[in-house]
Amino acid sequence: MTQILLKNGQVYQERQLVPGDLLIVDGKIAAIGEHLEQPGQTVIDLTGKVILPGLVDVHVHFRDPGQTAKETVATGSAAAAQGGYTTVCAMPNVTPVPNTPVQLAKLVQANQEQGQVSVCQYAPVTVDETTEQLVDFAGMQAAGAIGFSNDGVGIQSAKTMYDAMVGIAKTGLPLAAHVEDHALMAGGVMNAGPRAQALGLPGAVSVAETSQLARDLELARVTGVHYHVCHVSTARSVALIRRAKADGVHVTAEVSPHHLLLNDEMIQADDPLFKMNPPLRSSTDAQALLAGLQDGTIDMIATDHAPHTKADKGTSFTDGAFGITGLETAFPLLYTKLVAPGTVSLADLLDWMSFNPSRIFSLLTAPKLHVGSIANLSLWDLEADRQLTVHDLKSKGTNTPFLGTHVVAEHVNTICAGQVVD
Ligand SMILES: NC(=O)N[C@@H](CC(=O)O)C(=O)O
Ligand SMILES: [Zn+2]
Ligand SMILES: [Zn+2]
Repeated sequence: MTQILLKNGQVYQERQLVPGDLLIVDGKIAAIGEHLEQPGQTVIDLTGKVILPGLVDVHVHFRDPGQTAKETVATGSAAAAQGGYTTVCAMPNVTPVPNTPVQLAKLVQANQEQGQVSVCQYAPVTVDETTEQLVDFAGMQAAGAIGFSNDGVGIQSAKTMYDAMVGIAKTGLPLAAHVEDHALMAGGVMNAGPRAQALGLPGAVSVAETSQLARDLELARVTGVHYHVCHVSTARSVALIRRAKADGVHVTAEVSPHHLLLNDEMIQADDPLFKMNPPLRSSTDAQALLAGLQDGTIDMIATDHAPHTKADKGTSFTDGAFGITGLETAFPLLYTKLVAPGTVSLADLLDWMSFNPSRIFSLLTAPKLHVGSIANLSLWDLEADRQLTVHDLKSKGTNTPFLGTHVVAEHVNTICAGQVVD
């Protein structure tokens, strides 16, 4: 029997922090209360610290197999643990793409063996993500896929998307869509607008996202699939999703920390650390994304953790790869920028970063802190006064524009199924 007693913390209970102890026995929460004692246990003193549910991220890239110089399941899941995440969902844009149930089952097994936290796996929608040939949806589900996505590429043909939705609807799993019309993107590397013009960089128009989103929402309405929108970036996308939800479409959506906290006016120079898909939009867009979370149009926050080597990230917007990392920095940043100033409550942030993704993706992570549930916990100091540095990063990727940012949240430990994983 393994026992861990978390003493003198503040435990997240019924949307509040309540002073107390939490006892873990054999991977499960055995008791929550004041002055708990248990002979022979490991004690972690959490005076001045908080015990929160483990965070859940439905959108990460672990590059394993195929690009393990950027990340592996081991390093990516270590980054997740450092960020307080106990469950993450890995996108299938690895090399080779897991096109068959047999390949997917291997990935699922590797995730289980090498993951420090629970690493769930998406299957692709089409073979290699780039073709129009649908994968075996039922087979992928049986092999352990938690959803389907061609993230990184998107699905350009309406017919392919329609057929995919009809097939995926039968599984009940979500179809997570990277909505970007390639032709309308026209090689853009940052948001089209005054800032792109000032920097002399090719702009990517918002309508590349919204036109494909509008198409998909109508296809989702007709097919009844669970359609999940990845990394929503524009105010107009929020409006389209809001209307579709009111129409009864089974649509859910995520937003990334960077689209909430940054905007294109903050891009001071031709710096590829600000380069990602979709691009950082205007401050008006960022405000609409937060409003979308607050009124329930956007359901959750997902990092889109996208590690790259220094060589691949390049030195400019023109030669650098798209994507930034996010697992280690998401909670400290969002707590600092949104909760500490009183803009949103801790309870709302935890809904967006833990409870909603877990429930909506049926991840069975039981993140509610109840006696009898799996001990998936993140332990934090919420009164720190520090800057994010490279020492906070466990990922192989250091491609984040947030290093040097002041934060008040500092990671203490992450407990995954009752095990202290870092
Ligand atoms: N977000 C990115 O800019 N890049 C992602 C792909 C993706 O999320 O579309 C990647 O895999 O690097
Ligand atoms: Zn994407
Ligand atoms: Zn992605």
